[in-house]
Amino acid sequence: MSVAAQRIDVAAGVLLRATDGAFLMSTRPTGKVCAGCWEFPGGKVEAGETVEQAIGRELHEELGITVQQVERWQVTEHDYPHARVRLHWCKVRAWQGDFEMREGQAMCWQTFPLTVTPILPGAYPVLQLLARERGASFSPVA
Ligand SMILES: Nc1nc2c([nH]c(=O)n2[C@@H]2O[C@H](COP(=O)(O)OP(=O)(O)OP(=O)(O)O)[C@@H](O)[C@H]2O)c(=O)[nH]1
Repeated sequence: MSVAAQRIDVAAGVLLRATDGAFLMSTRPTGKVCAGCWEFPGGKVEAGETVEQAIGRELHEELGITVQQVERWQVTEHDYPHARVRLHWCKVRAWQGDFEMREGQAMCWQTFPLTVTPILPGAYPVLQLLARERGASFSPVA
């Protein structure tokens, strides 16, 4: 298999706010592919790391929080021109600490219908699942 064809494992966290079930989305920082697009916080799983460890590390690096509970949820795949990713989605319901946008990103708590755009296409399937769980719908804007 060529390097270009290899899938990159990514851990992404769906932080759920206890009070109203809103979920956190953040923008991709300047300098990354698709900068400014809204996504779920997370990043690549490093060699030797579990998905749970990767979520803990990424959410601490990006948002400054300490994750206390991680629930593996779904696995989806997406092909971009620059990368083929396998996304390991986890629900995160408990964390400690105040949010600090350590990479200069923006963050926003969301419910359906979403108010943020554009959204990273790799997040569409999980937004559709999340919407279905809540009896709502999510349709990506073409
Ligand atoms: N964090 C995150 N990544 C996503 C989502 N959806 C999606 O397709 N991806 C893809 O997953 C990959 C994540 O890589 P990344 O560049 O953010 O990871 P990282 O923070 O470890 O980056 P770096 O080590 O290159 O700085 C990107 O190709 C991104 O396009 C999502 O909702 N959240």
